[in-house]
Amino acid sequence: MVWRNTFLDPAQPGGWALLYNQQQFLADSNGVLFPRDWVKRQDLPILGEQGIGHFGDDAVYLLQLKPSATLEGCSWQSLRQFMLQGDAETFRMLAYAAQIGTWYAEHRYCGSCGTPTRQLPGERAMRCDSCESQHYPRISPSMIVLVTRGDEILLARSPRFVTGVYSTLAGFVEPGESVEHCVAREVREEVGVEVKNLQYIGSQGWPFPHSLMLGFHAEYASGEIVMQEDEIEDARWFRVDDLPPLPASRSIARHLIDLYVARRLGLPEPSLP
Ligand SMILES: NC(=O)C1=CN([C@@H]2O[C@H](COP(=O)(O)OP(=O)(O)OC[C@H]3O[C@@H](n4cnc5c(N)ncnc54)[C@H](O)[C@@H]3O)[C@@H](O)[C@H]2O)C=CC1
Ligand SMILES: [Mg+2]
Ligand SMILES: [Zn+2]
Repeated sequence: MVWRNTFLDPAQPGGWALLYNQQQFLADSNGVLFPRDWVKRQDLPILGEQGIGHFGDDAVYLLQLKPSATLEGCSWQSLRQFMLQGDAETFRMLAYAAQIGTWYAEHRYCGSCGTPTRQLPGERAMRCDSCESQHYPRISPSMIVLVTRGDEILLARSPRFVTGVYSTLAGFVEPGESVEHCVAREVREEVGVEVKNLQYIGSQGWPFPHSLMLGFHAEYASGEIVMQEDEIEDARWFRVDDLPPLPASRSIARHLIDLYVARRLGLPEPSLP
């Protein structure tokens, strides 16, 4: 089943409903999609509703619930769980839904004047009629880079990672800088190393909560590893044939590593997740 996001008018009846709050979806043994007209007859605290796209031929709507919402036989399941275990199209749908949900939850009032906003018909935007301003879903560009030195790659651990896992370096692009500048700055800040010969590999939308990852390979140029306090717990060079536990296979972090390893070892190249 293929997921395609589109703008659907929530005034239309029918379709499926996703029940969402704060990076979680209500699910039962059949999954996350519930008959929408049935859902509306339940006594659920609905904050808002968006028509977000089609899963196969079926219309899908996102119902934003209060955190207190419960439905018999259902439990809240995290988006991260679906990233780790769900099928690819379901994860794509939930990733989009979660970002629309986050944006809606954060723009119910105007950030300039505090007036309640309203959903614009026909467009994915929240409008403040008092300021005449519109607020679209927010995306945060971030770079992610694998630093390489021949048969070695530089991987690091954040204190937030699962025990033992090492990954590539990542960070948010700051206002006014280019992505290339961001790569050099973040690598310098996090591990004290200079890089050269950046190669853009590809991108990935990352819904935790709204990053767009721009992925690179970069060659080591100079410097010794100096770890950034608080952000980096450990950083070191690993040989491509002797790697630690790595991030989830659906992440671009993993792709950057797998791709480089495949190139060094002469194996078939993986495709972008
Ligand atoms: N898909 C993938 O393979 C991976 C994705 N990521 C994502 O990359 C992003 C950046 O990675 P980090 O190393 O955590 O970033 P980072 O190195 O810039 O540091 C994180 C810090 O940035 C600040 N921050 C939070 N949200 C921000 C925003 N929207 N704009 C600017 N600063 C913000 C906070 O102080 C936070 O503690 C995150 O969204 C993370 O989930 C990170 C690694 C792998
Ligand atoms: Mg970082
Ligand atoms: Zn306003």
